[in-house]
Amino acid sequence: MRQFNREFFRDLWQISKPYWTSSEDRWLARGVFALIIGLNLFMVFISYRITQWYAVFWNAVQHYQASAAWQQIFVFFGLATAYIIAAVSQSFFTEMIVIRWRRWLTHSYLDAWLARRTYYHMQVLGDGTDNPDQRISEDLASFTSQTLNIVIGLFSSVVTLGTFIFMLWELSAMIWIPFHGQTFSIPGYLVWAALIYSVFGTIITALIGRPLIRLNFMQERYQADFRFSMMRLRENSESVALYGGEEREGKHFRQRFAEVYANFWRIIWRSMRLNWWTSAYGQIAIIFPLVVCLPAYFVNKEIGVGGLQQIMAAFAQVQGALSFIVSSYTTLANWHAVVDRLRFFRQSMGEVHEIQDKHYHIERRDTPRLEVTDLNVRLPDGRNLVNGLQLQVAPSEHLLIMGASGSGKSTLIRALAGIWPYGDGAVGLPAGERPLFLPQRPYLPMGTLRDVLVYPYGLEDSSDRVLTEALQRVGMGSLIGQLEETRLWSHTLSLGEQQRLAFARILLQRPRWIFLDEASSALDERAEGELYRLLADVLPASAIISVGHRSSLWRYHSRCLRLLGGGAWRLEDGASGDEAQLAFGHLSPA
Ligand SMILES: Nc1ncnc2c1ncn2[C@@H]1O[C@H](COP(=O)(O)OP(=O)(O)OP(=O)(O)O)[C@@H](O)[C@H]1O
Repeated sequence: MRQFNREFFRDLWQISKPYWTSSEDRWLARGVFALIIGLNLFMVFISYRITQWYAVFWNAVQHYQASAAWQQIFVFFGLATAYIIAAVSQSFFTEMIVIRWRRWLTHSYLDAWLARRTYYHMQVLGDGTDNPDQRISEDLASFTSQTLNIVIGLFSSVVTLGTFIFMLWELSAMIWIPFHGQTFSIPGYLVWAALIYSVFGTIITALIGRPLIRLNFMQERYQADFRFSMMRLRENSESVALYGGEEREGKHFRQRFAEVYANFWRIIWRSMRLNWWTSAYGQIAIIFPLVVCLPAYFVNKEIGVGGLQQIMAAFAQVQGALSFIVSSYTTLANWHAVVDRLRFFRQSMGEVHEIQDKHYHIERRDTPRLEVTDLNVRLPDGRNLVNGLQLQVAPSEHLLIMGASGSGKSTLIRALAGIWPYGDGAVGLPAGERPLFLPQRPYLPMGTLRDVLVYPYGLEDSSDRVLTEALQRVGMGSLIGQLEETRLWSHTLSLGEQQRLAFARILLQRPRWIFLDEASSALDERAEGELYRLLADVLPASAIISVGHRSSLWRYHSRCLRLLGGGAWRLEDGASGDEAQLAFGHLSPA
């Protein structure tokens, strides 16, 4: 695991820079940040005044000056009130920037993840990034709040240090160290003592706490993997239940959780060691300044209780500031882990884009019909699935793609859709038209049935009448009246019903180019036939390119592209003209 080195700060800057230098929020963010810094300076000033107050107050107490002591009590109220107002405001403004920065970063990461179908390619390419959802939902939240709090904390420490070192240096002049019956003074004695104490503490803490960086990183990953494995069960609950796979799933969950458990123990042990040290360090810090100046107190009677109190307060400020890293080591370790994960995520998205740039050689053209020229479709390992495909499909033509399982039919459809990166050649379609690609398992988004039907672009006319008619036509009349109902549709509807809904979408969106990848495979032949006839009936000018295994599909297509394996292919004329006529002959008029 890397340290807080140049590379880390470069990553940090790369993630932070856009918001602070080029976002629309930058001026507000900078203004509020300046305000936070101002409030911080004010708080350090008040702390300085309070430290001086100690001397005045305790000297008044020591010399039994009641009115002066009471007066100082009022002074303290004033100082404390000012400090509280500044501290609360500082915290409010910090939170304000944290949430605004997080909103901006979240939008920007979401855009990058969705752009150029990165989310899909990260999965297809077997990219190593674990749980992108967690990177966006949790890591960005931690990143913004930790970064601001650490930066502000660091600033505050430096200013406190600057202020109180000066005071402590002056106070050091009062310290006369008795030695063999004589006394002598060391310039800046108290400053050196605070410095040695803090540096020693910081080094020991760093040594003990360093492994926590990696352990925290791994913990996040194990937790996310554990959660994800259960999410998969939820999504595939029916299949698992039918297979009776509970035991296997249970074993898998336990394995995943065992990783969480084992790593957590490592964190506990390591944290315990760190806690031993930081607690001892914190306790000794209370007594250390006393030990350092008590001998002088008894020799130099001028110091007084007030002087001693002031020294202790100033020493505590200096030591606290110097020990910023000590007290926040765990935060720093977490922060490092968060920055690392975000860097990996950004890097992976970048790599996907690079692969896209390197491998996307399939040219997209604007042609009046579907024109495939010299298309080679490959696998990531270079194997050819389709070699030099030449194909033209006119609007209103119906083409069937067949071939043995694994011959590359779905991959060819992906290449035609422009989401498969490996290959070259050209694919032409009329520009400005939105072809519709339907997979075997249609995606039904979360939301109302209306949302499901108009997914993804919405419709010009999404009135109840239009949606109801489409439902009726695809044989889903039973859902009429549930348009505003929100359900997990993909869980409650059978695959065949889901496929019918997908056909309803086609009727509603009326695309001119329809690609169906085994989109009716869950329906019986009769229902499949009805839906194909419906499409031909309602959308006679649309081209249909289907992938399917059933020979019965032949009837609804005029040509067939057969993938023969190893890149070979053959174009066949469809069912005999008579048969096709027969199939379409009994369509009811539009
Ligand atoms: N992301 C991927 N990485 C590597 N190989 C892949 C990837 N996607 C698909 N393949 C391989 O490409 C080949 C063709 O897959 P494809 O899904 O296109 O076949 P298919 O003809 O549609 O099969 P089926 O009829 O079973 O649906 C298969 O051998 C498959 O394992």
